[in-house]
Amino acid sequence: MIALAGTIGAGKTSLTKLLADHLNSQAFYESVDDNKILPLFYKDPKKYGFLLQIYFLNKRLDEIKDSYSNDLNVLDRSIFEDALLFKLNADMGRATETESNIYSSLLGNMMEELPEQPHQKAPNLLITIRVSFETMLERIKKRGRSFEQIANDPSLYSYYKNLNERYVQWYEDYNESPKMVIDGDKYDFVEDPAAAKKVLAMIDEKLIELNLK
Ligand SMILES: Nc1ncnc2c1ncn2[C@@H]1O[C@H](COP(=O)(O)OP(=O)(O)OP(=O)(O)O)[C@@H](O)[C@H]1O
Repeated sequence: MIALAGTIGAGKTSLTKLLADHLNSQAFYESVDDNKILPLFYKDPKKYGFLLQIYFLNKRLDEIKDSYSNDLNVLDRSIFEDALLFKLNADMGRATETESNIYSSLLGNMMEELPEQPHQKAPNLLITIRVSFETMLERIKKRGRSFEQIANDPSLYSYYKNLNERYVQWYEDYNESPKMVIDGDKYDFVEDPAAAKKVLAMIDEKLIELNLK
């Protein structure tokens, strides 16, 4: 399968739909609106940080298993990014050392590849959408989910800034599968059909190089 990656508001959900339609494959989304824990987490991250991560791990593994059947199915977020978000939260004191250790061990256990399994769990390709901090803030504001708004909670500014910065190193270090970056500032694939065409062509080229298309 193909997994999308990128910071909050990068455009993962939109590109997932665009790409799955283009490839005639299935899109797998994690619904934010149905997530009962997320608003609780934003209100009290220390209390709900660990629970939220366990919730996400569980959901992502479900998605991975459901999307197995086709190498071109598209997931709107990779499981490996959750570890980045959890690490950021742990570094901010929102998880204990024991919670961090249990999380890492659980993730390793869940993602361990077994010789007799029908398909690898790691994606065939990871596509990261990179956007500047300014774009990230604009998109979060434009989308308007109340619990994500800096206007309601000014401490989110540094959380978002830190997260956006960490994505750069995260992508450099990522080695679970082939990978590519899309410049989300340069190519506004949501508003501009020409940019969308260009992005799909770049992805097609990569898929052909990997013998997936
Ligand atoms: N592992 C995680 N830990 C903490 N918060 C998370 C985690 N995964 C997602 N979130 C939160 O869930 C919400 C949705 O995040 P996500 O980036 O997946 O979707 P999105 O913002 O709709 O992105 P896009 O615009 O790229 O589709 C955000 O508020 C984000 O902070």
